[in-house]
Amino acid sequence: MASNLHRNGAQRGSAKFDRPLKPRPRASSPSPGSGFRRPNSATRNDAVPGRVRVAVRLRPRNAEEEMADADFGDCVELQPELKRLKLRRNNWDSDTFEFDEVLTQSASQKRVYEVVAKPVVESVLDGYNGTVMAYGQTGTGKTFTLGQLGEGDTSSRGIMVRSMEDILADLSPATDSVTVSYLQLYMETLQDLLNPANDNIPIVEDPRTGDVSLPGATLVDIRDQQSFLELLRIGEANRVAANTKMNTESSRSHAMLTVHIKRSVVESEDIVSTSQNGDVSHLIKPSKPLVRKSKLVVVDLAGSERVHKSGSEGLMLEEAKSINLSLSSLGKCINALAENNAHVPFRDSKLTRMLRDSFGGTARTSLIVTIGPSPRHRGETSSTILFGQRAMKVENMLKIKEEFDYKSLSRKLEIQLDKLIAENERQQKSFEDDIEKINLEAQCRIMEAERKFANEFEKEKLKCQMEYMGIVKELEQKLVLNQDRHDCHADNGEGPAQSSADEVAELKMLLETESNRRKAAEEEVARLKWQLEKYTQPEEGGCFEITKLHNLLEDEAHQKKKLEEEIIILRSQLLQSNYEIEQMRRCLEGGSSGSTFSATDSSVTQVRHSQFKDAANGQKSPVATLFEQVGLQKILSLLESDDANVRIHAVKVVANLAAEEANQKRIVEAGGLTSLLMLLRRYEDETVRRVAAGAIANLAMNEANQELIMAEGGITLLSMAASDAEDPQTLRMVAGAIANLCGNGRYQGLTRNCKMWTSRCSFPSCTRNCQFCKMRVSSF
Ligand SMILES: Nc1ncnc2c1ncn2[C@@H]1O[C@H](COP(=O)(O)OP(=O)(O)OP(=O)(O)O)[C@@H](O)[C@H]1O
Repeated sequence: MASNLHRNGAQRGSAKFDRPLKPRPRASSPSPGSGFRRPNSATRNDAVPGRVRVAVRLRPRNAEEEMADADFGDCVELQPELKRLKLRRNNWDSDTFEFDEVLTQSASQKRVYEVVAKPVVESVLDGYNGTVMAYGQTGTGKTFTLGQLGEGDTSSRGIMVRSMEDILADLSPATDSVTVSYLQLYMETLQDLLNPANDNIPIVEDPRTGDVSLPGATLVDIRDQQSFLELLRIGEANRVAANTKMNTESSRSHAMLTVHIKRSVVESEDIVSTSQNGDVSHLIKPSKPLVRKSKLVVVDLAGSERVHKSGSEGLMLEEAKSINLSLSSLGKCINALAENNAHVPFRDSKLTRMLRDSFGGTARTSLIVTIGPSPRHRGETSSTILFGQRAMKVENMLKIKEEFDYKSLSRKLEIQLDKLIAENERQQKSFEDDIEKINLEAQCRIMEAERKFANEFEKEKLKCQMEYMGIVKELEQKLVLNQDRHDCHADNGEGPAQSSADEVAELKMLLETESNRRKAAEEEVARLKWQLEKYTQPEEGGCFEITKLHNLLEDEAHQKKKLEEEIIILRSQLLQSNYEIEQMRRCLEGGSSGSTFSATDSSVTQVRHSQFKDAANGQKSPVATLFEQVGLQKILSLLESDDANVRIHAVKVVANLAAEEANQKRIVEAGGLTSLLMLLRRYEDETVRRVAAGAIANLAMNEANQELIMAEGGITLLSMAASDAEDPQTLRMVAGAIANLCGNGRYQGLTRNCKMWTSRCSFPSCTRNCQFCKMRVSSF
């Protein structure tokens, strides 16, 4: 909490009511933040003395006095311009008293408010506590001065109503608040005038600050003057009053109206200068929200009375005693304070406990003492005047109470947070919109790419299919034609040499064309792949589409593989037919010098004469061409194809290649021998086993290969193939392989013991009496 102070101004005993040193902001332009000034921060923690200001007000003679005192003059003579009051002792002598303000019987309610209460109200609006209190004999006009509502006549409005008017005009409803409580102290009981059932309100004093609070009192928010007037009416109705000889409407209680004010204050921005290496820079410290809490207490004391004059008895007597007792306590405290006594008996009564802050505390206090003119009450008037005189000696220490406004700060931060959240949401929305836009664009591009790709792909596929179908058809026709020619030549005993050569040349051309087309197709696929990558690269969101395209590509590759396999089959068929034509041609020429083990060989011999022989004449054989165009590795890989048809053709091609000595080393190095043995071991198809055995037989002519065959269990596999064989041709091939192995003396013992000879061979010269062998194997 920060305290602030405001110099009250006037000197002790000054005849003038002091006013705030600084001008107040105009009520017409209240500004909670900026219009509310704060004193220099250098004096913030100090308090300044502020003497209790006292004004005296004389009531005009009432009807009773007009009659009773008709022959007498007033007991007081006022000199308002000198702020003096003369109290007559007798006709020739008087005592003179000075007050801060002297208000004659003709002083208007407005003037009374402006000189007595307005300075206090302004101080309260500046953040100080303030008290306006009326003290005087019963019936002298305390309630008239403070509590007149002025309903019939607005000029008669008392201090309470006028104070609230000024307060409401000065505050900002948006940031400031006004709450009111209204209590009465009746016979030492503190009762809520706004809720009379609440009649045991405790008085709590803060031992540290001396602040007095009345927890439990009803606090009503005041938004406008009407609601305040309504509240005063309720309080008035609940206040205890009685008809006494002195006053038909005598208040029998002390009434206390407390107006609590909370104002938001924005501390001015401090400019801090810093110096680094002679460079001076100015930093502006951000303002921090503060709240000032102040209260205006308006106390309408019950009137002092001489019971023998007021004629009180019974309850009224008790009330009068209680009133006088509490007023006497107040007087004692005022005396003690006026004389600067160390002890002030505040605790003697509830009234003095409640007014602790107003006398000797931190409040700015203004006391109006009311007197009557009647010489019959001179004693009471004198007593009132002396009370006022002593009160003028009481010095208060005025302080502003400021607190850090956590509520306001939290409100500010909440508003800031709301703004940030809104901004963040706006940005998020715009970001999402952008993403959606990009996604849409990407999807359009992907769809376009897909469409293009599908079109291209479809076209290309159709083209390839047409081409391949054409080629296949062409080859089939060629085959049929060749077959017919072959049959025809065989029947006529004519040499088909020339026509076969033409056919071969034509087929070679077809093959080349086919190869070129395949290359072109591969290039097209590669181009499409590249295009697809290009389309899909910029968009990560197109994963699904990419996967789809990948799958299409894979399908395409698979198709291509199948087509390639088909080409190889066709080639091998072509090769086969060429070879047969060649064989036929040689037979017809009668110049055949022997044969070797080939896929279609019908004789078994160790003498190898290759169809590749044509190479010696500078002309490549179809097999050699195939070998070059397709590649050995590719051919060998087809041995493991899932398609049985492909496997058969592949093994035939390998067997034909193996018939040429020059290829044998390459076949073995490329793993061909192992693949052939694997075919013996794995495949149940007898044709495959037969052709594989033929190929092995050719490879077994080489000594190095013989060792390899033996090492890989070839002899066992061959014997197993022989034992499972149904077709004598298979046995012949196996026998040929074994015969070639037997050429190597190291393995003769092994081959002789093989199962084939002991159980199956029926060759006439076979000493082993084989059952199925129908041929002569020279090594036997
Ligand atoms: N300045 C004034 N001008 C005209 N009439 C006044 C003035 N002061 C008081 N009166 C009238 O005097 C009568 C008594 O006034 P009021 O009730 O205010 O006295 P009081 O001091 O409050 O008395 P109590 O202490 O018994 O409550 C009322 O009728 C009131 O209208």
